[in-house]
Amino acid sequence: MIYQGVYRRMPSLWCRLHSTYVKKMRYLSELKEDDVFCKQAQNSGTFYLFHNLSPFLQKVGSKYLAPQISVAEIKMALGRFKENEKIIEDSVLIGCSDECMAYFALDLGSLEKSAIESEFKGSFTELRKAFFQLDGRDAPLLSSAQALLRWHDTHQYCSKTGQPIKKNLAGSKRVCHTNGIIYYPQMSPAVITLVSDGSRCLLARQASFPKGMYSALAGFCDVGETLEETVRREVAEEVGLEVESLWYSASQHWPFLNSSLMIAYHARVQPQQTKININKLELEAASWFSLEEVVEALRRGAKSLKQENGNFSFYVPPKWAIAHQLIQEWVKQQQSVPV
Ligand SMILES: NC(=O)c1ccc[n+]([C@@H]2O[C@H](COP(=O)([O-])OP(=O)(O)OC[C@H]3O[C@@H](n4cnc5c(N)ncnc54)[C@H](O)[C@@H]3O)[C@@H](O)[C@H]2O)c1
Ligand SMILES: [Mg+2]
Repeated sequence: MIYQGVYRRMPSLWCRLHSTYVKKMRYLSELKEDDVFCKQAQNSGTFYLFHNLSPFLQKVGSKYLAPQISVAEIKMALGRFKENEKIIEDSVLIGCSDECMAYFALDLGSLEKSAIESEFKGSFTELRKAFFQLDGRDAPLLSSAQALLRWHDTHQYCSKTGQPIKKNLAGSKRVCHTNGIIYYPQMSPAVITLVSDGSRCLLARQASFPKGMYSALAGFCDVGETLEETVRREVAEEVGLEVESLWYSASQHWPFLNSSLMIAYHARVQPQQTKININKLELEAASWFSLEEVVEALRRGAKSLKQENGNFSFYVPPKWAIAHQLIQEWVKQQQSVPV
């Protein structure tokens, strides 16, 4: 790599020559490649704490914040708990500030949870519970941090030799020193599709969803499939409809239950072929919803109200979920269509 080491030799020249974004990306790339450099960054970086994969959060009003804790504070606490400072090397690199101060995530699952909570004045909260109340920057950061920590926790041995595999300091890979095999963190590609017939959109729910919540159709990619093939297959499998056309919207890392890369699409079916045939093994219910119903659901937020006819009104996933963004896009697009 041509830039290897330049940042360290001539930091001021480096900063003048590059935009903040380029500077940050190249800095992070060097940290992933060089354990010695990464060690220095650990000694001046800040840490997001986890306990058995639950992030350490502080509740401020109805919001959750993820505090950054300095390495000095962590060392002091480890000293008090009589824990070896070497545990810091188990952390994983998750980003850096505009000034290139590295952020790490560290799981302190080997220490007593309540002792750390009172030391740093907050609590370890299940990510699923806090995700939708997190600050804008914290949600994606904690989502990738948890995914990386989980991957390292569950990938300790080489699947070929059975020998322990060693994490590099940044946590961007693990290596089997017996045969040189390099393991990189994995995530599963999954598509999420908002199907429309031109005037209505199709939303569905799994039995495991919170009561009243409906979302777009989702499904994991099979080996060998293109994303477009996954969209067509999942729509056919789950609701028995054939997609006529589709177009890409956006993507999102999704930490639940395991690490997925959600790739979001809009899809159209022919207006005369809209009869839903649910796969009961995967879905509890699926229905077509009008623009008015969807707009009302977005306005209401995460509440399921009992209607006069005894049925519950539905709601859609919160704004951090890419399903929400697909639904918002569909509404905008419907509202811009001349009647
Ligand atoms: N971010 C969002 O807005 C949003 C909305 C809805 C769903 N999702 C996520 O989309 C993902 C896929 O949705 P789904 O559950 O309907 O998928 P799905 O329809 O493919 O059904 C899940 C089943 O697929 C099988 N499967 C195949 N490959 C798998 C893999 N790599 N990992 C786990 N299971 C695999 C398992 O049998 C599993 O029970 C889930 O992780 C879900 O949480 C995200
Ligand atoms: Mg599905």
